[in-house]
Formats: sequence, structure tokens, C-alpha cells
Amino acid sequence: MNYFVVIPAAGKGKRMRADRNKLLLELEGKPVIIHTLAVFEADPSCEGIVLSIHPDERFEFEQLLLTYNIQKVYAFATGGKERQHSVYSGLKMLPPEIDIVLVHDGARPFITPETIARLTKSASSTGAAIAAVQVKDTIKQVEGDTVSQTVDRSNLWSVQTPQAFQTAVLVSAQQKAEEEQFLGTDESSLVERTGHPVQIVESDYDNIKLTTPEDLYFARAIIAKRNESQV
Ligand SMILES: Nc1ccn([C@@H]2O[C@H](COP(=O)(O)OP(=O)(O)OP(=O)(O)O)[C@@H](O)[C@H]2O)c(=O)n1
Ligand SMILES: C[C@](O)(CO)[C@H](O)COP(=O)(O)O
Repeated sequence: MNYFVVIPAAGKGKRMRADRNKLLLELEGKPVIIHTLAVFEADPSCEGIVLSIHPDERFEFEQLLLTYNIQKVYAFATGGKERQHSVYSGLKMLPPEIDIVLVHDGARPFITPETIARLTKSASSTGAAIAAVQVKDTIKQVEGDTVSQTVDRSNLWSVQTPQAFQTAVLVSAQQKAEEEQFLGTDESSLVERTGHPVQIVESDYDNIKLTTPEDLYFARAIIAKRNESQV
């Protein structure tokens, strides 16, 4: 199932506490964003990439695409104040008549082609499908510093990207969110508000988002594990 992907890459990475956009940090020899882009570059089903960036970083991104021979970037979009705005800006740059669009965080470099394929298959039949893993921790609800209850985790999922959609489903959800000034932390929360069902596609725990500094240690360990399994 062919698709386009919108990659929001215009964040500031405040929680990473680096001196620059965390996607431009080096991870085992190449920038984080290149690890992410390389997965889509290599996937024959990916027809093109829209990269949503801060305009001040455009030259740097363009140079990286040349250096690492990333050829599928179809357009740059202008990132916005919040992630949701960056994604909407990216959607507006898609070519016409794209049936399936994925949204994937630039900060999740370990997505696999297998998960992408299951997401696009599900989205093409249902309209909306998201990568997620089951919650492993015991979850407590807390009031102040006191536990008020232990939450039943059997139906709790930790949501990731990619999130895959029939393009019209996501565009109308974004329009509704904009009209109603709703801000969500992921795309599926916008789609849920339209009443459209969202399917879970089980992903894997390696598909981490690089959010805080210790995530870089986990990332190096994941790369080492993958390198070992290739030997
Ligand atoms: N205004 C924004 C905010 C985030 N993102 C992108 O959305 C993805 C996930 O966001 P997050 O991990 O929250 O990144 P940052 O916003 O950079 O981090 P922080 O919230 O710690 O500042 C990242 O690829 C980030 O570049 C974006 O394109 N535009
Ligand atoms: C979209 C996302 O990656 C799903 O886990 C996430 O919500 C991004 O934003 P966050 O602020 O780091 O939760």
C-alpha cells in the first residue's frame, strides 16, 4: 500500500536540554533525523516525504539531505508553534489525490517497515490506524502526593507514531480541531473527536521517542542490538 509521510521536525527539544534541535544531534555517526528519514527512503511503498521544519534550519536540513543522499523529500513545510500546527502545515503541502498519509515524529528513529506496512493496510480499510504498545507499568492515579486508585491497565496502550490515515479523514479532523481551537498531543485524538474509529496496530517497545537525555542511551543500546543481530 503506497503512502506519503508527513514528518514534523520543527520542535525545540526543550526536554532534551541540548543546545539545538534534538533531531540534528548525532546518534552513532549520523543525525537523528537521518536515521528516521532513512527508513522511509528505503521503503518502496513510501512515495514521498513532507518535512515540516523551522525556516531558520532549512539550509541545515537541505545540506543533510544532500550529504546522506535522501531523495524522497517532496516538500518542506513551515513548522508551527505546536506539533499539531507543524503537522497541519505539512498536510497542506501534500500532492493532490494521496489516499494514505502517515504522520511520524522525526524523533522516533526506530520505526520498522513491518509496522509501517501493517499500519497502511489497516488505515486503507478502516481510515485511521495508530502504532501503540501495551502499558507495562502499574499505573496509579494520584491526587496531590497520595494515590487515589490503581488503574486497570489491561486496556491501556501507550501511543506512538506512525499514525496512518485516509487523507480525507485526517484533513477534516485537523480542520475541525482548528475551528474549535482544540490542541491534541497526537493526530488520532483529533480524529477521535470527529467520531471516526481509530484502530490500534501493535508496535514494539524499541520505537521510542527521543525526548529526554537518557533516551539517547537507550537509542545507542537499540542500535547496538540491531547491529549485533545483523552479524
Ligand atoms: N512545534 C513543533 C513541536 C514538535 N515538533 C516535532 O514533533 C515531534 C515530537 O515532538 P517532541 O518530542 O515533543 O519534540 P520537541 O517539541 O522538539 O520537544 P520538547 O517538547 O521537549 O521541546 C518531533 O519530531 C518534533 O521536532 C514539530 O514539528 N513542531
Ligand atoms: C505523537 C506522540 O509521539 C505520541 O506518543 C506524542 O504524543 C508526541 O508528543 P509528547 O508531548 O511528547 O507526548
